[in-house]
Amino acid sequence: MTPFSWQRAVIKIGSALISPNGNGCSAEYLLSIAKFITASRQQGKEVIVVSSGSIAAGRRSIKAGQQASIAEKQAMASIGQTQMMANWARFFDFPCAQILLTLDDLHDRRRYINVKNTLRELLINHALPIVNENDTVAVDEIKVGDNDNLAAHTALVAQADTLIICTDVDGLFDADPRKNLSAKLISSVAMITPDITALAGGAGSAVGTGGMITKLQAAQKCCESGVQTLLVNGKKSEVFDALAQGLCPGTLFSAAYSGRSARHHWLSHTVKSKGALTLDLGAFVAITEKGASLLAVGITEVSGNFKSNEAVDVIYQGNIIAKGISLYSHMELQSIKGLNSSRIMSVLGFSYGEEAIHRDHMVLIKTNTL
Ligand SMILES: Nc1ncnc2c1ncn2[C@@H]1O[C@H](COP(=O)(O)OP(=O)(O)O)[C@@H](O)[C@H]1O
Ligand SMILES: N[C@@H](CCC(=O)OP(=O)(O)O)C(=O)O
Repeated sequence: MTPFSWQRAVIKIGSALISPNGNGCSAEYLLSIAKFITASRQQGKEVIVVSSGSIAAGRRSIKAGQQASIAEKQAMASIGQTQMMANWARFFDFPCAQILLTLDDLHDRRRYINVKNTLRELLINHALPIVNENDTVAVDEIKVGDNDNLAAHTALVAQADTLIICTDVDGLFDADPRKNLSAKLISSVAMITPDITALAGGAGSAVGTGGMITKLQAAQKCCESGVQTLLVNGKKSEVFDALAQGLCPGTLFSAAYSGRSARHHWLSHTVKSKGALTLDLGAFVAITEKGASLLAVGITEVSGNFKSNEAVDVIYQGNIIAKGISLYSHMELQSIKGLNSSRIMSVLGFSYGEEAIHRDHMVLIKTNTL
């Protein structure tokens, strides 16, 4: 088993552990997880839970066929969420705090900061934050879609050092262990390469979402941002004994070194671009070699439909080289692209500032293909 250490962890628990029969809530697997959480907190460590299972928990309370409609699932989630929270709360003598998120909450910088502040306040006050997607209101466009990726976003916003994903298999295998009985466990992964991604199959149970693919996506998001990720079998109580001793009994994805800021994480991994700005050579050199802000004069093309303060891709010769928050809307940039900053005021009748994207609100993505 690979040793590891941690101070603040997000622990993600999949539906198969909350609702092993795919229906209602069960305490069967939660006791050992709850004991681990309590013991870790007693040692001064901090824990945030991301719990799936609201849809499965509420399934039997809503009449639906085998293929439930979206509205039926949302109704299940609405009933199941309170049951799932109550199921957790009975294990603890400290408060459990419900946090329901959608992708919109993470994309909007102000809401993102609010989530971050709330989590911090809850941890300071020794409450246990329990996060889930807000399934009742989330439609596809505003959904994270699976709780593995939601847990990765949560780990980044909470500035955790570790993500522990508890699922119903021992870790990442070299093939789906449900389909291939001779599949072998991979105990450590230094980097998630395309060869590793190729090993991942879909969900293993009727209640699971995403399977191994979304777990690898989550691990990649985290590791790239300096958050180590563990994938373990939450059905086995001995797994939590090992974790308590600082040993990973499943797969440990090591964190790459990251000196990046929280804003950098948010820009690179969370916020979605609403458009794109194409640069001329001068702007490309200024951004990639001189650490400059992007000025309107270096923009040759504006595409998409974005408002002021929304994220855009920055493109040079067909490659995305950076991502940033545009001070101006797409309409405004259409009018001022190619112009010297001193002309912004006369063309628009107002000015938000000299830069189209300020350097502090921009992350470089890749320049090595050019
Ligand atoms: N290479 C692999 N290694 C391990 N499990 C895999 C692999 N490929 C696919 N799986 C499947 O992923 C499932 C876990 O994902 P999922 O059903 O979504 O669980 P959860 O509800 O915990 O998110 C396992 O039960 C397993 O069948
Ligand atoms: N938000 C959904 C769970 C979505 C999900 O990703 O489930 P899982 O693959 O079991 O972690 C629910 O509470 O039912």
